Amino acid sequence: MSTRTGAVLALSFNLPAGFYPGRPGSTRARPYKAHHDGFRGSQVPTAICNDNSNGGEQAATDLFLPATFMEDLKIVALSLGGVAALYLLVRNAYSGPNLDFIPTVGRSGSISSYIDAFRYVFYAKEMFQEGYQKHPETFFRVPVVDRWSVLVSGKQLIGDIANAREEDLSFHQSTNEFLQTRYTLGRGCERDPYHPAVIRTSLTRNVGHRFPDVRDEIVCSFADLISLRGDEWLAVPAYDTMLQVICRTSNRFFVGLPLCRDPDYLALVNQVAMDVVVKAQLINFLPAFLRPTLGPFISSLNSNMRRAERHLTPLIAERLNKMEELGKDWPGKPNDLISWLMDAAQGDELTLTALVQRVIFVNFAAIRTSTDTFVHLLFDLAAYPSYVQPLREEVEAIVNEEGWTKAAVGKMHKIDSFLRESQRVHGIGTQSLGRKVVGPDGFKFSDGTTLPHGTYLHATTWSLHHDPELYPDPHVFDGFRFDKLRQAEETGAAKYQAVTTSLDYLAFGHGVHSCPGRHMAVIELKAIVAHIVLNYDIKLPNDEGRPANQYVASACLPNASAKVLFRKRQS
Ligand code: HEM
Repeated sequence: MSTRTGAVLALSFNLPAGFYPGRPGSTRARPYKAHHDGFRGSQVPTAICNDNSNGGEQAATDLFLPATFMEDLKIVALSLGGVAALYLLVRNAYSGPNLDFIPTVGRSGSISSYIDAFRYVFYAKEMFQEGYQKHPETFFRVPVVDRWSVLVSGKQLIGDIANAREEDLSFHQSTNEFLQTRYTLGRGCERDPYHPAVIRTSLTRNVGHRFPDVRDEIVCSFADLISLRGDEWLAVPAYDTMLQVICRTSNRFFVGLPLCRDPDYLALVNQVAMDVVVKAQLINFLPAFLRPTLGPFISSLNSNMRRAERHLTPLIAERLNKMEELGKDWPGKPNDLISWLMDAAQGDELTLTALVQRVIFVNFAAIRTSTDTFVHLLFDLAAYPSYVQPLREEVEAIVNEEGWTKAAVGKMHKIDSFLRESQRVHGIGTQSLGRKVVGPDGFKFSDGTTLPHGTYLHATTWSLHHDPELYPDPHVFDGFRFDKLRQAEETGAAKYQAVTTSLDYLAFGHGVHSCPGRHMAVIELKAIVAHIVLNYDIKLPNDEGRPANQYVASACLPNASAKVLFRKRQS
């Protein structure tokens, strides 16, 4: 499935772009290999190309999906698309809160607005920017296919969203509706969102303790996936390769060895990401009363979970038994996501099936977001080579002094700045802080505006990140922008760190629901950058410019077919 097909299905996009399925040129468009041998080092292709050539390609190892499945899905999607457009036209003429008092970008008629709903699929960023400029520090609305979406700008109003209580502005309801969580990821994940707290506490606390594993997996996955000879350059498919590195590394932290290298498990984790978003959109097209009957048939929950159970049952069952025999803190208990989830799970959530679903759910939240972010960064690194040497010097100085630890990576301020700047300029979502008004009387903002019950809203992230009042020369990529600000600041320099969210910087959201996984993500991604600059020279094929982003609905996707040339570091 192409990005665009995925996006057309995901018109009501409400999540970070990493949740989007499918990218042109990604391995998922290729035929499935029955043996799922995706991550084997022996499969790393040997084609090497010379300087300035992109003739040699590293065939990406597999996270394949069946080609027939993809074809079937396209036909189903197109047929359903026609029927759905008609159905939605009728349905929406009669439903939804009255938002006529909010200025519109594009046409506001109940039928003519559909023209802009389709414009939104490919030009959402431009529509947001038009709204941001015409209606600064206030509200505007844009039509998406099945509803109006209200965009909010200005620090004061974004602050209102960030601090709102879940019972007034719900993150979970809007996410659960978008993902149709009950059918695609499981009822427990919908009913009891206890995992963000686990990520925020136990997982984050253990980023340092488990850093040696993360570092080891980075080293091993690069050695397996990018095999270089002499001083020759190798063209590496950036997206597919980094997806595998991040999937392995994150799962080394989540579930450990050997599962984090199991090709079928890794392929499954990635398949779930696609299945959930695509199937959720199909279910979203159905009238509510048909969802309980047809939802389970459309979703791949059962087959995906059966496959996940094959991998995770031995690990989880043993721990459930030990817990029953020896109590919660039995000696030798592994320090990983499964244990942290088991410590927090209550009642029905402390069962085999529920824990399997939760491990997959956390993977769903973690992998695509981190991969998309990292591939954007890799393109920046290859496109602006003058940054490589200072980054190298920083890594060498710190690692020579302290070795490879989380604290050492924490001190890599230049890499941190580079990551934050990459997320500012090429953040994976052009909007964030997706919420639904759930308070019965609507939600009253601090400027006195009340958005009615049932309204869907977001903050205008791309426009905020490119506002010259906040970021001088906002369209210039200045990799050390935040490091310079940090150095100029006598106190409070932490506000420029990649993990720090603020009303000016929404790449990880802000406030009550700001991304709980960002501490893990930032350390992991910085450690990967440090590994690359220390060990490789990189550049773009034929010195082409940075591969263009693909803006689809509110997602900013890195080009998934682009390659980056790697060779062993020469100097
Ligand atoms: C660079 C990588 C990542 C990016 C850009 C990212 C971005 C985001 C954003 C924008 C939100 C919504 C925040 C809001 O609406 O206020 C979010 C929420 C979330 N993220 Fe991340 N994320 C990343 C990595 C991760 C990782 C590694 C994990 C898990 C270990 C994770 C788990 C979650 C969860 C569970 C939520 C929902 C929070 C809640 O329910 O309160 N994310 N993320």
